[in-house]
Amino acid sequence: MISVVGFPRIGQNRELKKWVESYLDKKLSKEELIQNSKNLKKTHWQLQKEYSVDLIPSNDFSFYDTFLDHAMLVGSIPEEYKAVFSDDLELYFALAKGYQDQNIDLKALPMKKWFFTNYHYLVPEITDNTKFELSSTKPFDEFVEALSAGIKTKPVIIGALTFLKLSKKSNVDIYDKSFWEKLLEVYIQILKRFEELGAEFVQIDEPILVTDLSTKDIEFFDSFYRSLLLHKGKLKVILQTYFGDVRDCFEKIILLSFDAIGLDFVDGKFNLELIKKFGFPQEKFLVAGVVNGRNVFKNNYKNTLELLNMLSSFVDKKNIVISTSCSLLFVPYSLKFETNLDSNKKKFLAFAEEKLKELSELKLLFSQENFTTNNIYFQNIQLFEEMEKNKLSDVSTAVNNLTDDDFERKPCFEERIKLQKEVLNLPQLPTTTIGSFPQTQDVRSARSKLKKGEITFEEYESFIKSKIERVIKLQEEIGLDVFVHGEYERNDMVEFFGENLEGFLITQNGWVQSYGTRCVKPPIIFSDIKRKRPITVEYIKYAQSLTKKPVKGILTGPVTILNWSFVREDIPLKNVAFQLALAIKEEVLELEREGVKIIQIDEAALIEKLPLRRCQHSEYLSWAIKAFRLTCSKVKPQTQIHTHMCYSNFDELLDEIAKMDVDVITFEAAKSDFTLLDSINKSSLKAEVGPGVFDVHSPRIVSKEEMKKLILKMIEKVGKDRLWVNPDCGLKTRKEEEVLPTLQNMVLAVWEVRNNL
Ligand code: MET
Ligand SMILES: [Zn+2]
Repeated sequence: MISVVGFPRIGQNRELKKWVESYLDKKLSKEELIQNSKNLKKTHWQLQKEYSVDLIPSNDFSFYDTFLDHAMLVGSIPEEYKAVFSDDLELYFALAKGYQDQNIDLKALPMKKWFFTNYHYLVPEITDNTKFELSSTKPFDEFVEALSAGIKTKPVIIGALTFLKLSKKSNVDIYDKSFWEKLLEVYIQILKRFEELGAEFVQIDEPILVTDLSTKDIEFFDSFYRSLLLHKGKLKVILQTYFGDVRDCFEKIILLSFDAIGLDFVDGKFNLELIKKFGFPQEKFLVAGVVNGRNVFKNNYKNTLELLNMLSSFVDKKNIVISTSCSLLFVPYSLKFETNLDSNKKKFLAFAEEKLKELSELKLLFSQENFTTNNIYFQNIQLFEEMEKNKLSDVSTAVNNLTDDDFERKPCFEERIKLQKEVLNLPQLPTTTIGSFPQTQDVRSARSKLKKGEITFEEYESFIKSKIERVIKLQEEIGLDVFVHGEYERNDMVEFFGENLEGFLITQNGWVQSYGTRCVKPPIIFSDIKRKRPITVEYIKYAQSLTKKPVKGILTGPVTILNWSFVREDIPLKNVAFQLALAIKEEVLELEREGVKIIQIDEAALIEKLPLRRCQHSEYLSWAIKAFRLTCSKVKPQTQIHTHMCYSNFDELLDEIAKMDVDVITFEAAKSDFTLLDSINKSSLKAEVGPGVFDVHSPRIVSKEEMKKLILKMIEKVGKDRLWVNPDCGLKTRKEEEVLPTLQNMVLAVWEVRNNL
């Protein structure tokens, strides 16, 4: 059999994004949105059927986020939201994006990164008031939809442990049986309903099992599922894990009466060892995740068939299900739109649709005794031989010649910050933004005209300059202290650098969902990386020429470029990171030579890719932090180095972040109850800090009073001398009418606070 853990839902041309956005702008009715989405889902199911996928997922679709869908399903939604909306979809989007009218002001749920991916999920809150009850019909409706299209799907739901652990909890002990019994009831009802509807398989996703588990977690898992599985009736229940290995609980989970266990053999190489050591129950299916759901390179059939054959000495061959390693949500839809990619490079790639083909080819080969004589197999072998021949120069000479001194910034922070204060002469609580300003329609249309050749590069440049002039003026009017140039030249903070550095492939339509309706188009790192020319210098210089206030030079850091690109699997990440770092370093030094006094090197994704298991942290951090340090170790002490980080759990990592040795760090914090500020106090971090005072992902206009309160609280926690005031991330996804008033309120709030210092 073949299984797909999940399929991209945004549509091959990001149709869903456009529909949801028009619905939110009141340009598309609820009925139209629902009907369009039904058609889209059907297309995706049918496509999978064409490639003879046996276990086709449903309920992997979502208007915004499947974690929020699940919170709605089990009824874990705050009462104050429920009270306001009679319409479920309005309630749903209020939770996703916040809601404001004359009388009501509701915040959006906070967002966090989904494990080590760049997908963000919405974080529900579970309190002692949460009453779990079956509260939506979405998964059942989707199952019936597919059924009426002639496809019996495998519904996917998020498992209880993953749901509870990734939600925010207040005043509850999730391990207390009297607390979770209610949730168990809901899961029982869900299974019953699927059985009634005639489902054969149900997939329960428990990716949390690949993280470090406590005894309590394992005990909870064991008793919860022991009880739940008593009610599975005729259903076959798949326990699906992904993103790593299940070393902490393998022995336990194989004893439970799941009918199938899904293991990731791409990110969880150790799963094979677990099977070798403990065996695998004869009566169960093994859903073998062998086709990488997180990268765009072709599958190596030789390696995969070796693995499958190895597995077949522990598991009956007919019980081995060939599967994606995780949902295909993390790769673009199809290569068929990539008409501009060099065919010599394109042949090494596989997006979601091509991965469906790989699954069916692997199934065929696995069923044949003499697969090595099959032409499909032979061609794949040849391809990988060719890939091997044009391998990157494993460690390029420059990387090879690095010494300890290349990673060391001198003098120490205390001496640097003194010099910087003299040069910059900023007021207390300096105000700034993170870099990007709203990417208005005119910016997007100019970029698309440039792409189509309808305007010249000179015309495009002069348009960008006019946007810079305007944003400088806006910042003057608002009264900010440290300016930005607005990042109008960047389609995306990573893709832009990919386009301007040598070594990357840029796709036309390689969109991947990042959160809600937001998609990114990660570039593909294919060969050695070099800086061909200055990348940002002209824009920053121009912005600085228009004002006396300091303008920050803003660059994307090497680890973030690496983590938000697709990277070849045959060279160590560390080497690619150092190559990127050397390229960014050249840009940093050129900005400095041009008189830029503050340089911000964004590392939004440095923490995101932290390995899920603690025992692997130090290896990753050691090279990731070194790569960052390499970019700015040789700047003058007077040049102030900032970094920006967002949407991860930093609390326990501050001592590591301190090793980046920056002068100022801005990050997301307002939504996480300031635990981060307490952690900062306890950590060895010396840098000045700018915890975001408003959530840029919500269109909500934040009042001066609300921010003033926050700022006072922040001063209480970290003191007035090391505090910056700024939003929690870039403003590019917002509309000007949303952010300009909020920025104005932010500055006014700071002025009032300053007056009373
Ligand atoms: C996701 S972090 C974004 C940082 C970038 N400088 C911006 O303002 O958009
Ligand atoms: Zn950010």
